[in-house]
Amino acid sequence: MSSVFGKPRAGSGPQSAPLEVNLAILGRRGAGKSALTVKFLTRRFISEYDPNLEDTYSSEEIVDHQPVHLRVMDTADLDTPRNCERYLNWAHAFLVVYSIDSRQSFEGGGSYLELLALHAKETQRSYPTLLLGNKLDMTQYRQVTEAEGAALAGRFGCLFFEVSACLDFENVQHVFHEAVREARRELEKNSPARPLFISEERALPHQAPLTARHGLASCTFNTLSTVSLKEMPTVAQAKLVTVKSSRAQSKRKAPTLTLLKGFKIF
Ligand SMILES: Nc1nc2c(ncn2[C@@H]2O[C@H](COP(=O)(O)OP(=O)(O)OP(=O)(O)O)[C@@H](O)[C@H]2O)c(=O)[nH]1
Repeated sequence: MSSVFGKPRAGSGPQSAPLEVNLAILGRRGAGKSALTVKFLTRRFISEYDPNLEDTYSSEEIVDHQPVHLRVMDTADLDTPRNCERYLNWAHAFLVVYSIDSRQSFEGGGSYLELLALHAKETQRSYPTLLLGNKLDMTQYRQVTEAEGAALAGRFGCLFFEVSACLDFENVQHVFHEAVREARRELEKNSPARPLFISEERALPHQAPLTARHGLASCTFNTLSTVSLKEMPTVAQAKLVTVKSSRAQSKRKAPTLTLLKGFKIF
């Protein structure tokens, strides 16, 4: 059973909680979703895996000097997208992975991009998506050119990178952080720019100017009446939910490295 959290709020400002970003990794079986996820979380490459496992991992990251609480869902669909709501309704951004040595996996990546485009159309929102051509260390077996990858990404308006879970950690970290940046931009775009206030008309005796008391220098007020302000309650509070994934069995007992128990790490 996988435990994931409800879609959280975007944090901002130095004293607020870290920004929370949910990232789902999609792609056909064998593309390297788990290997990339584990490489990002542990800096190590896994060579053995259980293809039936799906889980969500948490990591505290610093991206551009900003703390981010990142949750990564390493999905495990069978051959085509299934029960997609579990990630479509949860993720702020998506990594679609294919393997450069498999045309089938590239076509699978295309199906996921189509699914995401449809979801964006239905919900009238945009979901930051990165297309990743994985297994760059296998260029001698390449079946998909870099230009084809870039063209597919261009068709769906997403960023494109070729990476390898076997090679440098920095390149893998870079694409995860790019996904966070994209998600952050989108969250900031959709979150209110300033706190919301309810105004109440009420007579108050002799008070200091509002701008001075509340630090709202940029707000203008009706000078004919006295206004008192109440901060609105937070619109959405993150809610803990438990999601059972389709063919997933959690290998997680504790939230740190034991969650990787199912993998052999070398
Ligand atoms: N050479 C090479 N092998 C890789 C790379 N990434 C993954 N692999 C191997 O490819 C196989 C599949 O990797 P996984 O990470 O399990 O792929 P997945 O997309 O999670 O597949 P499912 O769990 O079946 O959905 C494994 O044998 C990995 O060791 C890579 O960058 N280079």
